[in-house]
Amino acid sequence: MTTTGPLVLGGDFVQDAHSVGAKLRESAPIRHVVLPSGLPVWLVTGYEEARAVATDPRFSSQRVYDRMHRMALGEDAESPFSEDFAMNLLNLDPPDHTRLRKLVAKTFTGRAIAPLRPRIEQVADELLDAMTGRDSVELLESYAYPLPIRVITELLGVPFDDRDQFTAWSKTMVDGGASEAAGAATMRMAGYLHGLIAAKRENPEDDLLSQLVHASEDGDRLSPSELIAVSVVLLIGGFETTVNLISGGVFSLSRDPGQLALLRADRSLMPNAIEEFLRHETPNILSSPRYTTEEVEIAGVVIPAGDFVMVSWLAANRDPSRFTDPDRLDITRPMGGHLAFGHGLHFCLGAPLARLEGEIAFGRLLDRFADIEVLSAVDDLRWRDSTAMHGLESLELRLR
Ligand code: HEM
Repeated sequence: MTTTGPLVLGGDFVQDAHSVGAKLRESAPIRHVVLPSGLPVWLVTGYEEARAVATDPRFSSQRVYDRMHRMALGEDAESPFSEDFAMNLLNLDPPDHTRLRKLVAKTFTGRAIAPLRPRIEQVADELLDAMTGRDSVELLESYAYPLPIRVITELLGVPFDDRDQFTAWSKTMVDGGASEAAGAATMRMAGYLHGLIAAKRENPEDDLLSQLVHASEDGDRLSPSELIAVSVVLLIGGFETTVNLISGGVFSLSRDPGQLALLRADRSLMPNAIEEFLRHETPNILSSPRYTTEEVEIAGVVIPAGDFVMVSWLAANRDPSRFTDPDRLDITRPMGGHLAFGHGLHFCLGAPLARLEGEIAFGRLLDRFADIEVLSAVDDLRWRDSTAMHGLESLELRLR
């Protein structure tokens, strides 16, 4: 691999993410690449460089998705994307970001999330009941998807019966980049949320969407478009990644029986184990995009003004300059410092909820089954065809 000229990345960036990430990092912790979608970006794979980019205001998120769409579709093309998503937290810098984030942040503190524990345990148990006594179980469809979907829909107050619709739109939006199909999915999702929010305005219920609608009316703080933008990040952020935490963690444990036995023997290791699963099979390959507001020199690389920059959380989390023997799963590793929830201003708002769901999902799974065996051949496993997400498409298990 040379360090001159943009490197065109292929499908192995997704299917063999760790090897490709390590090769890129070894060649240069920041380098110019063309993503499999065709988007040219400066890709950050080194740990220190990732933290530096995530905290430096010269790397901006302000309206970054509009820029990306314009680049993909042409300056004069009419955008197929919903304008309602513009005030999405990952598309904003301060002061817009500060204002919107403050408004939703109080709902997602550890203290606000803790009372959800019994309900999440109940949902996990119901799903595990349905998985018990079967010859084989596909983990994604039986457990890893339905658990976080049920939690986030109940929390927000989205009718559970609508889940197939919005999960399909969400998948197209997350995997589809700047495509027409992704644009059309944003339109449908926005239309759906407009209807739902209008219903909550009429008949407020005991859920987060009703609270957000209320907040906007009392203090005149959230516009209808802002409400849509906030709801959509919570809805999508709330399940797409947690699915990957559950499936990635089961996959990591199943390949390391010693670590699985250790966790069974000492459940006090669970919070640490969750952090290690997040580091080891990081649920997001790439950050949301940023662009340089001026020419920036970083790690000996000069990035021109206006170029796109993305961080590979996945590669940074296996940087040997930060983590000893980074490819090894070690649930006793001193924790802290992984970048699976991002870093800086955009640090994941849902981290306390994701951690709670993870602890319950793994705790209940181990309580229920003494033996977890992967039936899928490792060479046949497919990762979701997305540069945003690092998640298995399916994982066939025998549980006893
Ligand atoms: C294991 C599960 C999760 C992972 C790995 C994860 C990961 C991330 C990452 C890496 C970012 C930063 C993106 C960037 O800087 O470009 C982020 C932001 C965000 N996440 Fe999560 N997330 C998870 C679960 C959740 C949940 C459950 C929710 C909500 C219910 C959520 C809501 C958000 C929101 C709203 C942001 C945007 C914050 C901002 O821009 O200020 N996430 N997440």
